[in-house]
Amino acid sequence: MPDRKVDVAVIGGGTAGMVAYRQARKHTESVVLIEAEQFGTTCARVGCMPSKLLIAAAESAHSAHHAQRFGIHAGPVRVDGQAVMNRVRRHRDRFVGGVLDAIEKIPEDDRILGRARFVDRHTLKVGEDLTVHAGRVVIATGSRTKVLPFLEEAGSRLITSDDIFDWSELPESVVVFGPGVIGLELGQALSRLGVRVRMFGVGGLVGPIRDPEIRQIALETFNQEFPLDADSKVREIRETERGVQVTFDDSDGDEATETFDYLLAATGRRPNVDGLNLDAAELELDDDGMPLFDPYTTQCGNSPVFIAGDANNRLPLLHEAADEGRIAGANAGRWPDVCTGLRRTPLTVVFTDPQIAACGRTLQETAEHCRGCYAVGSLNFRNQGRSRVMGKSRGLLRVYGEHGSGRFMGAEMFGPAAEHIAHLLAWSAQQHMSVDQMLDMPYYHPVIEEGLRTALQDLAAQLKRGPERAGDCMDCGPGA
Ligand SMILES: Cc1cc2nc3c(=O)[nH]c(=O)nc-3n(C[C@H](O)[C@H](O)[C@H](O)COP(=O)(O)OP(=O)(O)OC[C@H]3O[C@@H](n4cnc5c(N)ncnc54)[C@H](O)[C@@H]3O)c2cc1C
Ligand SMILES: NC(=O)c1ccc[n+]([C@@H]2O[C@H](COP(=O)([O-])OP(=O)(O)OC[C@H]3O[C@@H](n4cnc5c(N)ncnc54)[C@H](O)[C@@H]3O)[C@@H](O)[C@H]2O)c1
Repeated sequence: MPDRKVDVAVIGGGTAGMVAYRQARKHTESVVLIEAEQFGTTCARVGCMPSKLLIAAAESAHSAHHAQRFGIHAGPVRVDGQAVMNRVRRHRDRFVGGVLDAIEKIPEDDRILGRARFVDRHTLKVGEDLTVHAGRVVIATGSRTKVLPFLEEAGSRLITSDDIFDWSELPESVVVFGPGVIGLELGQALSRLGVRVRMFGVGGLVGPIRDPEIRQIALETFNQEFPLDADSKVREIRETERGVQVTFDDSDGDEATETFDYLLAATGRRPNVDGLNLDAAELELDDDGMPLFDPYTTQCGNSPVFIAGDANNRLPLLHEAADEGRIAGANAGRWPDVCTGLRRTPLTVVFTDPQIAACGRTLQETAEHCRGCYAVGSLNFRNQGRSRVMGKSRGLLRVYGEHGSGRFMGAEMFGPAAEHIAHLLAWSAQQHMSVDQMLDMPYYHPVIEEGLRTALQDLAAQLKRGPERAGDCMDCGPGA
């Protein structure tokens, strides 16, 4: 196969890579997109979309089970596992099909299938035969599940989130290691679909929650549905003929043993940079072997190499992957003119029920940024009108503001409609709004946003805004 010489090579045909390719093409026609396995993106194949399809089924089952409290009797609820998984796969395939249509629109000559690795900063080996010489390189290789060695004891019963969406039937039981975003979303969904679920974590962590009060209420709430030990002591994992046997300390501190069909490893993801032979690219690496890069330009040092999406391990979320792909592709395309791109207010949503959301600064970041001069407003959804109406009055919202400036800093929430409330809050944070300005906005009745208003009112009442400013300008002196 002859060598290829291009202006820009993008490694990884996922979300960040596709966006980077398109952006680079605005500046030069000489761009290739290299994909190791299959196009279609993690998001559509095994990520955001199939997980939300499974969750949608679980929500239906949960609503049916709990319809009685509204006086609705739908008869015995039966979950047809095959039908559930058929629907997940059918719609997943549609989403993947949509991505593949977009890939088909990329000229065939610009698409390369094969695993890339650096030979030097400007040279890539793709598979065994092809060499690509590139003026600039965008690394957009995504991430994969990090399977901790002790979980390997589960043998053939060990699964990752990648495996679940190809199931044709639901299992009887799953033990989940890692109550992070993936563990909580998939674990709760499986539990609501009738699968016996037990979840183990470490260090008391629950999802991305950093606010201890919210973490506590989330932990209590999840434990009403399935056992979740966020600070677990697991003594042994063993594959047996019947499944995977786990020995652990139960809530009373007694040793207990339970057997499950599968062990879901959800203990985090690792960026796919280990197989890239980064040393050859002469990039400056941190202690974990990750390239140092500027998040505003995605450039690695002063090199012609850019890194975007999960591969850089900074904010492994879909919208961040797209933003970083946009910045990386544009910079690689118009090299050497490297520009900073738009970075948005941090926003995270976990699609559990109640949902978890966070935006802006965390409690700890607020305390640090404001040097302790901050206040916290809160709202417990227990008595929130619309939430009660809908039978969803569980959870807590905590909003953070800065004394003096009165500025809104950030928020965390575990509660109803968190995906929507978090957007309002993130938009306010990005606009640098004060808590008073946020309270000047309209609030309809009866809506869950009224709960947000109550939390903001609570915050406003506590914020010390400093001495009142003079109403006129006499203190400026005449003629100023
Ligand atoms: C179960 C699950 C649920 C999720 N849900 C959400 C959600 O609800 N919301 C959200 O915002 N995010 C969610 N995410 C995260 C989101 O999916 C990722 O942040 C996003 O897909 C990352 O995109 P990417 O382009 O960086 O990587 P990918 O889409 O993974 O693309 C990377 C590509 O690079 C290829 N590649 C790797 N190495 C090489 C190589 N050496 N040479 C060539 N190609 C290579 C891979 O094969 C892959 O196709 C979820 C993730 C998972 C796993
Ligand atoms: N809704 C969403 O936006 C969404 C959904 C899924 C995934 N994602 C993205 O994917 C990323 C990866 O998700 P994830 O859930 O794999 O990682 P994570 O970092 O969110 O969670 C990993 C969890 O495993 C726990 N853990 C670590 N070691 C453990 C051990 N020995 N035993 C038990 N638990 C252990 C951690 O304490 C943590 O709770 C997320 O950070 C997120 O960016 C986003």
